Amino acid sequence: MENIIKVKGLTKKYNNFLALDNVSLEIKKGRIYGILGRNGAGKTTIMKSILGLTFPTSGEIYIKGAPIDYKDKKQFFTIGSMIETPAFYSNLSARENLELFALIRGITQKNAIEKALDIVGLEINSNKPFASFSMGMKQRLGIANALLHEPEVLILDEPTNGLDPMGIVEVRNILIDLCRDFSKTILISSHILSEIEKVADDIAFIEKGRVVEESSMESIRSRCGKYTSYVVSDVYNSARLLEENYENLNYIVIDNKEIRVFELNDKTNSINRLLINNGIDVFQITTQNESLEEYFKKLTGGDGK
Ligand SMILES: Nc1ncnc2c1ncn2[C@@H]1O[C@H](COP(=O)(O)OP(=O)(O)OP(=O)(O)O)[C@@H](O)[C@H]1O
Repeated sequence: MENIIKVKGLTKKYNNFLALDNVSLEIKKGRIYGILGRNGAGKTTIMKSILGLTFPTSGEIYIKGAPIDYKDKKQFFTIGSMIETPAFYSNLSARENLELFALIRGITQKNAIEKALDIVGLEINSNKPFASFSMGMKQRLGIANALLHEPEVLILDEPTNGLDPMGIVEVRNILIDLCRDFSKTILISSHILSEIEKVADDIAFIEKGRVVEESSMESIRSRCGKYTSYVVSDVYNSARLLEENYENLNYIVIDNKEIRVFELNDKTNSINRLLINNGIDVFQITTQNESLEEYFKKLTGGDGK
């Protein structure tokens, strides 16, 4: 599949602070790419680097196969963006705001404003001033503004930040429609896994400026394996017994009661017998599917927030 944006070995230092460390991403045409990471992980810095709003310390960025040239502003016509909360004139309506931005940006296509507002579901004839918009409407106007020049790619930084549940669903549906019906490629960021997983086709998980994992959601889901959970009287000795009796067994200790074993072949009976024969009480055995949250928690060894 064709890459529309490629980032290779991107590094960004602020004085001695390494905000991005050798980040590589491949954003494929016609798909939604989600950057997932905690606050401060480096998501905005990646987006700003692609947009020429900040300059990387080293690394390469390609837009439609051509190396990015920060002096050649035409390259950026390919992209529409919304970084941080969109700023609009509070006394103007959605249409009036977009008319102003279209004028400033030299956009002359006749129905550009109508089309953009229609896509995001805002009334073209409404006189409602921006000041009285809900957060969701503000965010949707921001997306419409990014769409005005009909870019192939949209870069949206935390587009669902601060929205109520209905607002989140609305933005999510707009993104899916843009991708499916208007063939846009979309790069979005979020610190909330459940939001990214519902829209993204591909995902990069960023932690402290590094890509911990880049993969398609399909592949991640298929890797979220089955596990068997053992609630036992002594996790420490249970773990020791597993180590001694099984080679390369994939397991984790959850807390002082539970061990999870990820297994391809069913070893439940033999593990149960091993534990009981060694004087360990097994209170409960259940087989479950690992959630995405658990999958990412394992990747970072952290609390998964
Ligand atoms: N202009 C700057 N000068 C110094 N440090 C910066 C600057 N911009 C960002 N940083 C630092 O770089 C790191 C990455 O910031 P970035 O904004 O890319 O993170 P983020 O993942 O987008 O998080 P958030 O969701 O909080 O914006 C943070 O530790 C931030 O404090």
